[in-house]
Order: sequence, then structure tokens, then C-alpha cells
Amino acid sequence: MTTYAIGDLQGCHDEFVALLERLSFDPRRDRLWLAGDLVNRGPGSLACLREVAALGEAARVVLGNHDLHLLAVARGDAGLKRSDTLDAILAAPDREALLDWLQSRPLLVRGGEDVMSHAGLPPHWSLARAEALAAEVSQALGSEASGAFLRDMYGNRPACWRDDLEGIERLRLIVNTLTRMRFIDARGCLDFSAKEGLDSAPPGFAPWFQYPRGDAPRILFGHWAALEGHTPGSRVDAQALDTGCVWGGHLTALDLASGERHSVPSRQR
Ligand SMILES: Nc1ncnc2c1ncn2[C@@H]1O[C@H](COP(=O)(O)OP(=O)(O)OP(=O)(O)OP(=O)(O)OC[C@H]2O[C@@H](n3cnc4c(N)ncnc43)[C@H](O)[C@@H]2O)[C@@H](O)[C@H]1O
Repeated sequence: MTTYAIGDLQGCHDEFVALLERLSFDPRRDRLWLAGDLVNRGPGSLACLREVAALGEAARVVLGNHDLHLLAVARGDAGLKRSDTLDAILAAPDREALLDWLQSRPLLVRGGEDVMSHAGLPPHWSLARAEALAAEVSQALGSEASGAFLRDMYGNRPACWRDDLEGIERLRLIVNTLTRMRFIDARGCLDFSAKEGLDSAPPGFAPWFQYPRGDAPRILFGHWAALEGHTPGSRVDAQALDTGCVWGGHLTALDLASGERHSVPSRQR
């Protein structure tokens, strides 16, 4: 059995199929970890969603910001954005089953020394704390009030964690940390203005993986395509999995046992 971790698919279905072929992936034998953002921006979001859901127990998936956006559009009254490519999912005959499956995915998974969330793990949250906070969001997504949560999830405030945060502010910051984080300051406050490479850091901010932490998990994350799979200056064991398939880069799988990376080129653009 080989376990691979793959970054943001974002509707890159042809590339996903090609990568699985390259790996000779067999769901009866092998396992996949997917770092979220299965959908949006790319052309094959519906096919990606169907393919991953059909993998069943062979795939462990965390939610990304675009997956949450899909759920918010479908179930939280959020509007589609001009750049969204979610129409085929919203019109699909199996949409409710696919959305139910997606909505029951966690924000964080852990196995052995590995932990995976879409955006990474901030240094001021221990592994146990991050797991507990991710579970609070899962509870909201699984509750009868999930529509209200998805509607009120949007926004960049608060940007700084406090233990006494409550309600939607607390849940929003957990979502934003685990699915949208890139640059943070020494207090752990999030910046939402910079999305490009490391030289786009605002004054006083650095990539989350350049801060030390008290424990030493291997942190698997996607989200930050401009890193192109690299984490320069990292002070933790962080593995960047989003190699920008939807932006014309590559789709990459990391073999969790050997650390070897396998990539296929993007067919986008
Ligand atoms: N609580 C909440 N509040 C608000 N919104 C929420 C939310 N929860 C969920 N959302 C949703 O989040 C979604 C994204 O919002 P956006 O605001 O568009 O977020 P983003 O940071 O651009 O995210 P993305 O995941 O697309 O990042 P990527 O690195 O691929 O791309 C980022 C940039 O990197 C650039 N890039 C990619 N590859 C590059 C490369 N190789 N080199 C240089 N730049 C590159 C691209 O040009 C691009 O500009 C929205 O749909 C929103 O609704």
C-alpha cells in the first residue's frame, strides 16, 4: 500500500486522472490524501467531485476555501462570483449527494506524524488545539444551523485568535486560519491582502511556516499556489502540495513514505 498526498485539484480532472495513472494508483490497495479545493476555477469540478467521492475510504479529504464557497453558494445563500466555475455541480442530478458528502469532510486530518489542512497549521495552535478547533467547524457544518453558518462565514475579521472568541467570529477565524492563511505576524494575526510569492509579504508579516512551533508534525498543505511546492526558510516540516495546476503549473503527488514527488503538467491555458 502506498499513500499519496495531492494538492488543490480546482477542477483539473484530466490532470488528476493522468496523475493517478502515472502512480498506478489502485484504490483497493493505495490511499490518497487530498488537501482541499477540489473544485472551482478549473473546468472539471463536477468530475473531480464525483471521482473523489467515489473513492470512498481510499481518500481522506479536507475542505478548502473554494469547497466551502461551493457549499455556501448551494446552501448558504452566497452568490456566485464571475470567476466561479461551479454551474455544472449546481445543476447536476446528483448534486445533493455530492454536497452532503463534501459538507461532511473535516478541516483537518491526522495520521501518524502527518497532519493536513488546506492552508496549514499556525504556530500558536498545538496539534491537539487545532484538531479541537477544526471539530468545532465540523459540528457547525453538520448542524441544523449549517445554512446560517455558511451564510455568515465570509469575512476577514477577526484576524487575531483569542481563546475567548465565541459564535460566528470564532468559527470564521478557525475557517480562515485552516483554509485561507498565508502570511501571519508574530502574534499569529492573519493577513488577507497578499496572495503571491514570499516577496509579497506585508511589513511585519512572514509565512506561517517560518515561525517555530512546540511540536514537530509533518504538515501537509495546499492553497498557496505561488509557492510552487516550495517552503523556503521553513522552521517546521511543511510540505506545500499546491503546484498551481489550475494556473498552468503542475499537479503533484507526494509519496508519504518515501517523500518522493510525482507531477504531471497542467493542461490549463
Ligand atoms: N471566511 C471566508 N471569507 C471570505 N472568503 C471565503 C471564506 N471562506 C471561503 N471563502 C472563499 O474563498 C474563495 C477564494 O477567495 P479569494 O479571495 O479569491 O482567495 P485566494 O486567496 O485567491 O484563494 P485561492 O485558493 O484561489 O488561491 P491560489 O493560491 O490558487 O491563488 C492565489 C493567487 O496566486 C496567484 N498565483 C498562482 N500561481 C502562481 C504562481 N505560480 N506564481 C505567482 N502567482 C501565482 C494567482 O494569480 C492568484 O492571484 C472565494 O470563493 C471565497 O468565497
